Amino acid sequence: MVHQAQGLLVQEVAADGELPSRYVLKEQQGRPAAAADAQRAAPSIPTVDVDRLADADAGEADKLRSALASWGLFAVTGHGMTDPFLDAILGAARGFFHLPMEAKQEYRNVVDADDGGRKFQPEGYGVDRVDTDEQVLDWCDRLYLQVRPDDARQLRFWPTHPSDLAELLKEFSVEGEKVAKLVVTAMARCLGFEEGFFLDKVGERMPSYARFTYYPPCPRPDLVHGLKPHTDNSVVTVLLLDEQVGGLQVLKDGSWVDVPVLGDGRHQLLVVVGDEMEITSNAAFRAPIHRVMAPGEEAERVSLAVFYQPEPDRVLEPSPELVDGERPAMYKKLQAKVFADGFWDAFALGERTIDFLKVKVDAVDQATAAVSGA
Ligand SMILES: O=C(O)CCC(=O)C(=O)O
Ligand SMILES: [Fe+2]
Repeated sequence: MVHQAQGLLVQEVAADGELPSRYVLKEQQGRPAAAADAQRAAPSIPTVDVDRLADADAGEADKLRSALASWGLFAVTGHGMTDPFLDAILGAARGFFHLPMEAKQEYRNVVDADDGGRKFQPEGYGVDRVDTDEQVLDWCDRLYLQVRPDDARQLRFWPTHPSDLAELLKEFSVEGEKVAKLVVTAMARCLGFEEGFFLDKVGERMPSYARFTYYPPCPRPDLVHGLKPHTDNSVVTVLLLDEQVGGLQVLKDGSWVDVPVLGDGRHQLLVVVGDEMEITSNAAFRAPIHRVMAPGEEAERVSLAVFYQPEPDRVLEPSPELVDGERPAMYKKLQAKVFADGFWDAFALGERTIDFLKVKVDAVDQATAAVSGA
């Protein structure tokens, strides 16, 4: 059974110019406007040159260490993807979302179920999962696709229009994977480990999922979440932002901080630390909570996130090398697939997967482990 609101695309709601109550946050639910003042004097986000990281440049490694410690995300340069290429992929994404609704129907994420009804499934085009009447819905539609490994692609969800979208996405995910691996390698070095330390644990094959998100014009961006506060379901995420319309905010030291657009048509590419890295590193690196504000009435916004995940059969746990009496394991062991699947349940509730699946070791357990040397 699928919730009746599952079938409603935000793009269609936006076309009516109304703001139905399903999208409106209650005052105590952290409306975006309430945080607006806190960001004014905020410092700009750090930048790391991944090309220099690849050369094991010590100064760049220091920048990475500091970016990870204070932000958990950073802008990347030296990734080799050109502005025209990044422009083309976001352009193709806009082209897809602007297709007539009939043309997008065949990629819908609500499909026929075995019981004769309809069911939601993560891949495809539509809105995020709706479980209950109480759930406040985000002001965005998305297209979600598994990109790697190649043989796991469900091509029936891959749009054939715009005709270059699929090829551009494949190329982006390959280039993004290089960035992700360089960063994960450098993160191992930051902690004094061999380069393959994290990659060996999560698996070289790193399945990846792409999420194109479309935020339609919104009559009251102060009352809704474009995308609700969350941490990512990934080891690391490579995130390409709309080059004209801002909206991404990261929670830093208790305040929401804007990630600004660069201007002049330049494209901002970010790396975001995800939950699976937080667990594997025993919180040496933390996944930042971030959200997106909906655009105003005159604007729309697109983004492309590619989530690089651990191989599903891997055990997800704090690396034993990062656990000792002084720093006991902060998370319980579980299968990577269980964690990745739990993300969808948690996200619908607006919770972190780590909290929803009760992966955190509580203080009492930690004290016992420290005493027993476990
Ligand atoms: O649209 C954005 O800028 C961010 C999207 C995001 O956080 C995500 O897809 O996980
Ligand atoms: Fe995210």
